Amino acid sequence: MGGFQQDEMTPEQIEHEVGLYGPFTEVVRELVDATIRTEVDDDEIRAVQAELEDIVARLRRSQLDGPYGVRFNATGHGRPWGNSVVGLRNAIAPPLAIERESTGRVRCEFHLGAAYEGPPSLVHGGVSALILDQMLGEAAGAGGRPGMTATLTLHYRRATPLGDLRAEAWIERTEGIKTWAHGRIEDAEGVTVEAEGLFILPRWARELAFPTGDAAETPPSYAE
Ligand SMILES: CCCCCCCCCCCCCC(=O)SCCNC(=O)CCNC(=O)[C@H](O)C(C)(C)COP(=O)(O)OP(=O)(O)OC[C@H]1O[C@@H](n2cnc3c(N)ncnc32)[C@H](O)[C@@H]1OP(=O)(O)O
Repeated sequence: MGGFQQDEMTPEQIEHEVGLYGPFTEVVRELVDATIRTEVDDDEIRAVQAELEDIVARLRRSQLDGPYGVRFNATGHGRPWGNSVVGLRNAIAPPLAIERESTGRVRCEFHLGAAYEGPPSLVHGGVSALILDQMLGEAAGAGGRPGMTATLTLHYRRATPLGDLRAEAWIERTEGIKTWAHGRIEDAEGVTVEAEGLFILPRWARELAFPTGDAAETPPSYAE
């Protein structure tokens, strides 16, 4: 599978890019929110559109051939900067800044504004699924058992309001290449959505990581 790339970025270069692209992407997020909520007149919309078309043309002068992928430097520092949930360079990502523990427990606090609306003033159910898919996958990875989502089941307990939210996820159990993770989203009043998912290390990755097949024979045991 393509998309995982190693490069020679130094910590200083990474810090520079974080300082450059972080604020840049944040302005684009602001643009999305402002686009949804603006009430300026028709002429102003047309004028801003023309300026934005110029800006897009300037950025298109030099572009990657495809998506950003996930890049690693020599020390293993990963940069999933195009990721739709955590990507530093993805204005669609809220983004989530996830704290990870080696036990596989992960948590984050985040804010979802107008761009994530489904029912009026409420988070779109697909957005909750997007966030929990990432959180559960991050839990599996943080616990040393990364994998692709094989199944994801959501329980929408209560409507999730737009605004300040938190999420957490953890590894429930593992069996060789399979990791079951659970997680939830909460608002100030408590749980709104719960999720359980199965994450499987795909064949192409197992052949790279465990050429002798040890993953299936000696699973680690993480439990809540
Ligand atoms: C390194 C990986 C990426 C790291 C990402 C960083 C994390 C960041 C967070 C990202 C978070 C976002 C994450 C995303 O958004 S990931 C994007 C959404 N997910 C996908 O696109 C996954 C697409 N499917 C696949 O890649 C493969 O089919 C998977 C990986 C699922 C299986 O793989 P593979 O084809 O190689 O497996 P196998 O055929 O050798 O079977 C092996 C075993 O697995 C069992 N089985 C198979 N499929 C299923 C199923 N659907 N339900 C239940 N069980 C299933 C099968 O019965 C067998 O069991 P057993 O008979 O041995 O008992």
